[in-house]
Amino acid sequence: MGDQLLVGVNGAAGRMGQRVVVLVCQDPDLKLGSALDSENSPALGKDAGEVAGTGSVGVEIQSELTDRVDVMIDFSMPSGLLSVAKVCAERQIGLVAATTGLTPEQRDEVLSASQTTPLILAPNMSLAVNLMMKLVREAAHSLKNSPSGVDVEVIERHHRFKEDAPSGTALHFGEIIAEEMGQTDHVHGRQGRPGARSISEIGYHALRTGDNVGEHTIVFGMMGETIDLTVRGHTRDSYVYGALAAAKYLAAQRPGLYSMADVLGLN
Ligand SMILES: NC(=O)c1ccc[n+]([C@@H]2O[C@H](COP(=O)([O-])OP(=O)(O)OC[C@H]3O[C@@H](n4cnc5c(N)ncnc54)[C@H](O)[C@@H]3O)[C@@H](O)[C@H]2O)c1
Ligand SMILES: O=C(O)C1=N[C@H](C(=O)O)CCC1
Repeated sequence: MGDQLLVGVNGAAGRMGQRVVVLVCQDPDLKLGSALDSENSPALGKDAGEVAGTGSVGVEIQSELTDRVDVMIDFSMPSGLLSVAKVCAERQIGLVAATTGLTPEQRDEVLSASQTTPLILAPNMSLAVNLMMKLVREAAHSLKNSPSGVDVEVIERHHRFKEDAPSGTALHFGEIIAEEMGQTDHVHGRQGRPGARSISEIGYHALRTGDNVGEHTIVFGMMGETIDLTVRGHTRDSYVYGALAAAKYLAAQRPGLYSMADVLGLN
């Protein structure tokens, strides 16, 4: 069908990339145009659908973008995102950038692509998580002047294979909370005798167990009562559906930086 959006996937052989391949091929508005992975990947030259367990889709996994695509979805590694962002910026291909664990310098480099192409760079593509970001902002705003003081901690759980910690999503929750409440100290775990907790801290705790696809709990602890706000993923497809919505959204945009709140209508 001529009016299908041609989607490229970077990190196509990975846990997320495989699900993107499968769900792109199931979406009548989308067509898989390219599947990319690292030049060292054992999946190079293999059919992306075969690698993803859905049967042949006629697109081989390659290390460089040679085919035409309208939008690129990236779930890879920081080095992979940097490379594909450069290509997308040069060729004005919309980019849905989902990779986490970027340094501030890497993040700035990816963001610079938005000067020439539509870009979303978001640590979490899920509808539930992005709605939770709104709820957490509201809770933080409402509690910031609480007379007893409020201790905020972020607990996240992910699978044993995850390489970055804390999750990009946990860090983003921390940014939202600090914007509203003004904490200045981001504390990653505690041990020994760190002393009494300061109200200026946000604590982060990263659990890595089994095949957990992602859970975040924000704890607002006060004197006499506690609020826990929790969001749990059941499958990786929750992230992929958001990424596909983002790809469709970007296809209709001018160059610039857009957010998942824009895509999901949460503004
Ligand atoms: N934003 C979100 O909603 C969201 C959701 C899930 C995961 N993630 C992030 O997506 C990333 C990937 O997660 P995963 O679980 O699929 O990891 P994974 O390790 O299973 O897959 C990563 C893939 O990227 C490939 N890769 C490595 N270097 C590359 C390069 N230079 N160019 C192209 N491909 C390269 C790897 O070979 C691998 O196939 C992580 O950063 C993770 O935190 C984001
Ligand atoms: O599985 C992962 O890795 C995930 N990473 C993202 C993060 O770091 O926030 C989002 C959830 C899944």
